[in-house]
Amino acid sequence: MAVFTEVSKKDAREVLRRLQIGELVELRGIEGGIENTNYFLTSTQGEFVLTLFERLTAEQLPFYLHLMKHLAHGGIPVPEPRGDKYGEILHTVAGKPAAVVSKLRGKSQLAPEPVHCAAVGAMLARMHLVGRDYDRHQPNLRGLPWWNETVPVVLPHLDAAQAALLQSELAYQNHVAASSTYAALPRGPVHADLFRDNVMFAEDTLTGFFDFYFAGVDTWLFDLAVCLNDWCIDLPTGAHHAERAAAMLTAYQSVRQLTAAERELLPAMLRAGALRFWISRLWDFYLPREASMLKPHDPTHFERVLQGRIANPVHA
Ligand SMILES: Nc1ncnc2c1ncn2[C@@H]1O[C@H](COP(=O)(O)OP(=O)(O)OP(=O)(O)O)[C@@H](O)[C@H]1O
Ligand SMILES: N[C@@H](CCO)C(=O)O
Repeated sequence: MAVFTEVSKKDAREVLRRLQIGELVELRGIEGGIENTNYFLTSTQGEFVLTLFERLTAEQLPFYLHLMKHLAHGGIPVPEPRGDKYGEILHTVAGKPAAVVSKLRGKSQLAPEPVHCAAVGAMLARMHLVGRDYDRHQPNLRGLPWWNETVPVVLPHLDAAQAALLQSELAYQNHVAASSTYAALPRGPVHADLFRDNVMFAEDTLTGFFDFYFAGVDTWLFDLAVCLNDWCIDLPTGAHHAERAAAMLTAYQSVRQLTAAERELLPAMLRAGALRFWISRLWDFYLPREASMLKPHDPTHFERVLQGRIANPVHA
């Protein structure tokens, strides 16, 4: 389970006291998740999620936490970080940087239908628009520079065909990123990891986006591509699901029309989205952190998605 750092009841009581959000009722480690330590923290005043950040630093975290606050205030359903009496939303628990956020109701929809894809598409577009006047800046830390750094690290673990695909796709993405069409893409704060397990639904109503800790300033199209690559893909085969994708794209565009540059680069960004998660999954798989990560995600899934995106480009 994703408890890399143990939090004691004493630690929990202390953080509740600092935030003045009631007395401890229950502290329960959350299974699932591979990045951070997460606990459900129930107090006499409500239910919260306590996250201890295992890789992100205290310098990087304000961008994510203030973004969540900004989006929540703009009407996007996201967990809202709780502040202490000085308004500070980044805390220290068990020696790690930590945050306490509101718990979203609902559960993940792991077998999405077009109706769920449409809800995600529309909310994603609303989130992009609300993010326009967010005034902090941090790049997507899992963007092109990280791909260029990480590919040489994972290459020795791959067979010749995989290595050739990875290198040629990386070269293609460097080429795309240098183009004037790419420079014309609208950008702003994006979630960048909005998979099925990072959205809550109650019945068929979307109740929240969460896990913003891969967010950063990047193209809106990349964010949409990451969503299409998870919500609108058949997981066993990695094949594109046209009906779900049409629902997501139509709903996104009912809030914000794609520009000409975005329509042109959608096939390239679908490839970029697949490449990004193929690389991170290879990295997690072959270079795991000590003993902690019990269940790395399958890298070959995104190798298949990438092959599909190259062989069968999808247009908006
Ligand atoms: N604000 C929240 N409200 C309700 N449940 C939450 C919230 N934050 C996290 N969870 C629960 O905790 C689980 C793990 O959280 P999360 O996905 O953020 O972990 P992670 O290790 O940071 O992520 P990942 O492996 O997806 O990068 C989620 O699947 C969800 O069930
Ligand atoms: N969504 C990522 C995990 C990191 O959040 C993946 O499926 O590889």
